[in-house]
Amino acid sequence: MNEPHPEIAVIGAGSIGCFVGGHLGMQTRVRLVGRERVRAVIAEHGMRLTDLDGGRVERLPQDLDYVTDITVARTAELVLITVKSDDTPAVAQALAPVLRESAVVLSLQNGLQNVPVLREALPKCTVLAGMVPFNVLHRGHGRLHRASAGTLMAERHAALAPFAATFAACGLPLELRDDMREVQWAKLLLNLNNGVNALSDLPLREELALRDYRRCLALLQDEALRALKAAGIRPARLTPLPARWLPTLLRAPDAVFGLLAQRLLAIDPLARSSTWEDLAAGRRTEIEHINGEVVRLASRQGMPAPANARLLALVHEAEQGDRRIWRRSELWDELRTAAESR
Ligand SMILES: NC(=O)C1=CN([C@@H]2O[C@H](COP(=O)(O)OP(=O)(O)OC[C@H]3O[C@@H](n4cnc5c(N)ncnc54)[C@H](OP(=O)(O)O)[C@@H]3O)[C@@H](O)[C@H]2O)C=CC1
Ligand SMILES: CC(C)(CO)C(=O)C(=O)O
Repeated sequence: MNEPHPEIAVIGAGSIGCFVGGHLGMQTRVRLVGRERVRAVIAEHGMRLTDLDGGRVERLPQDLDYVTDITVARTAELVLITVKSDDTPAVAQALAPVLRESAVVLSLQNGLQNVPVLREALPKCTVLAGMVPFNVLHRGHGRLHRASAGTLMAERHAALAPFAATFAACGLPLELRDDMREVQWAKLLLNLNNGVNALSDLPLREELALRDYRRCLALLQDEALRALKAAGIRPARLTPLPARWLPTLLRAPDAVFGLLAQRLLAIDPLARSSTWEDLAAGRRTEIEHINGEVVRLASRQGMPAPANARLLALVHEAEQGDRRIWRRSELWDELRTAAESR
């Protein structure tokens, strides 16, 4: 067993990194590594971590260790990776000369390529996949709000055992899984809503309450589910209904969906997808790691995924400055036309 208070480093402390690291820091030493602009906010305001179940944790600036220098990770026993997926290669390269061989590296990112990229750059460390099911809303001034529910998941591995108690003690228990690839695909199926949400320019709850947007998501999921089936991948069950039934639920009329999908709709009224947040901040999104992953999987199976390809193109246009708002019927017509023209 490791000592009872393992040192943890969080690399890329933004919304997820500050929320998870801010909680873990109540139990053990946590070094948050990120950008100067975030460091300055935390140094001024500390952190207020809240959640939709009424939880509230206040962290004072002097109790937080936020730095911009990644080499502080050299003493960490557990390293959480919370950068956006496009930043993983750079972070992996920067960590390679820094980390101890015994370090456990846990990716808390969306997408499927982060763990392979980290494993290649850090062959001596134990690199494991994790999954964050909930949304974290960044409200400014160090305020981070868990805006939906769910339990953190991580790949079952003996090397994680010494850290499990720390996660549990701060109210973020890890559900250990033997099927992380299937979990990641199931999460990706849900993340297919990220681009729809970003283009709608609506909070998640309002967007998901509108059938035409849900039809868009159902179409994107249909293509992904077909490709997954052809590839022999069975997505894990993360929702009350199995993933393969979600498109049918999504296509239900608004009133029926509202009744049947209460758990899915248990989201803070202000929450939006991380893709929306990226576009709003003028950043590149992770869309290549979401819909792009579906397009590539389908293509490997010799299948088309035209609605995903179209959505991908629309989000790329938005990244390049074309921030038009896609009303529900417009987006539905656009994706349906793309799907029918193949
Ligand atoms: N936000 C959410 O609700 C959810 C997010 N996720 C996933 O979690 C991951 C993290 O997302 P999120 O927390 O929203 O992302 P954020 O953009 O809020 O945080 C990532 C931070 O890492 C910083 N960063 C990038 N490169 C480096 C580097 N080399 N060194 C130090 N810091 C760096 C970024 O700075 P800069 O912006 O300057 O690049 C940013 O501040 C993503 O994969 C996302 O899909 C999963 C579930 C929910
Ligand atoms: C939690 C969820 C699904 C919220 O949209 C997400 O993963 C994201 O925003 O990237």
